[in-house]
Amino acid sequence: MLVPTPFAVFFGLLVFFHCSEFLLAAIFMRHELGTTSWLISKPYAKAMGFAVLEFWLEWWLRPGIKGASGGMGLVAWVGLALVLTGEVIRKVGMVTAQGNFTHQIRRQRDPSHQLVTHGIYRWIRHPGYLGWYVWCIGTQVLLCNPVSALAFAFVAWHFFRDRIEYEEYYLRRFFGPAYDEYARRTPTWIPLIP
Ligand SMILES: C[S@@+](CC[C@H](N)C(=O)[O-])C[C@H]1O[C@@H](n2cnc3c(N)ncnc32)[C@H](O)[C@@H]1O
Repeated sequence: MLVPTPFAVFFGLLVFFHCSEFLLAAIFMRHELGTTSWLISKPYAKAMGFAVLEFWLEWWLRPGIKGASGGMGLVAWVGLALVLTGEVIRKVGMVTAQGNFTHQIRRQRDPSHQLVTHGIYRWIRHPGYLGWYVWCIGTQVLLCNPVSALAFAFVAWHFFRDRIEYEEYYLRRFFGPAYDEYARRTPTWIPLIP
């Protein structure tokens, strides 16, 4: 029987994530479709490159820390659960917001842009960011990468904190008190970002 290794599972999920982002951009964000729709920026590619390097270095030097004899150990299963949870939260957010969800943050009000407060947005203010945050930490737990798991949690947290602040500045300009009221009653669920 073919036993899936954490690295093969990670690689498959990584390919799925980026292909599905491009596909949803092709459906809902045609006006901004391009190479950036794959969501592979230089810093992101470097972070993933570092994670892959960590995985193989530890595999070579200390295979014991990678868990059960090459297969999926308990930690890897927890990581897989996090990746799938994050993927579902993000993609449900994208499908709920449809054309209101853009990969590039809008800085000009588009007449068709509506404030989305229904579905998953009723419970989570930024499902796309919460989902991606959980997803990226999950990928490192899946690989049993202690250094990258901590680094991803720290760096991605700062990235999303700054991005949310910037994005909400424009959302408040576009939607005024309606956005204030929405933000007041709807948490992000990202630690320390109310
Ligand atoms: C990358 S999407 C992320 C959306 C949201 N922050 C999330 O995490 O699900 C960024 C775009 O979504 C728009 N956006 C964010 N929240 C929104 C909402 N509740 N209703 C409508 N548009 C929203 C912003 O104006 C921005 O152009």
